[in-house]
Amino acid sequence: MCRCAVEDYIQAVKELTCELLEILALGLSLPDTNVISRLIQDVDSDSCFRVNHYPGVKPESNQPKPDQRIGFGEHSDPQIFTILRSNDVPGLQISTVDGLWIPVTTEPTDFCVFVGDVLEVLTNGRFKSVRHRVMANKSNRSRMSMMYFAAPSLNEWISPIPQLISPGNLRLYKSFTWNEYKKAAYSLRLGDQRIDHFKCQSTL
Ligand SMILES: O=C(O)CCC(=O)C(=O)O
Ligand SMILES: [Fe+2]
Repeated sequence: MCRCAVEDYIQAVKELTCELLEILALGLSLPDTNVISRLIQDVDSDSCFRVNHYPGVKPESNQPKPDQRIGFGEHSDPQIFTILRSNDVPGLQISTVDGLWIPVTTEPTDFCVFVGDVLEVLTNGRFKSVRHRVMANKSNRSRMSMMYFAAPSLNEWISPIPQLISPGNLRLYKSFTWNEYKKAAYSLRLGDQRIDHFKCQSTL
């Protein structure tokens, strides 16, 4: 992939993210539909792009059975939104609230969208960040995935959007900067419920 193609992809996926976030704000009846997308359009946005490679498993390999091998451990993405694309090699799974793992089958033309922890906080829990993991693939083909993680700027304050707080929907999360959340997230284990550390005392 040449640098230019990557830059074009990031720009296109950033625009897609902003459009989705504006539709989401509309769906929540927020008076300002750019209230979330603005965080990503910020010139200092901490959004990033990553490519993952999970090597195929050789049939004669004496490694644990692919079914039991974790390629990327269970976690939720700390950012606002993740836009993922991968080749057609399976492995990605998402967890239901009951802890059941559901395989996500992706085609190279599909976009998979994950709600991240910051979006859960901004929407005061109306949208839940999704726990996901990648199992080692069962074929001898490699899995390739690419993720765009949409994030605010490091010094942006994150707190539940006031219109989403009411006597019937009490405030669930404290205010923090994205930098504070990132530091906390990376000091905890990948699988920890990192968002729980930012819940208001009254909701614990
Ligand atoms: O590689 C994948 O399919 C998902 C990776 C992932 O969840 C992540 O990088 O946060
Ligand atoms: Fe992830």
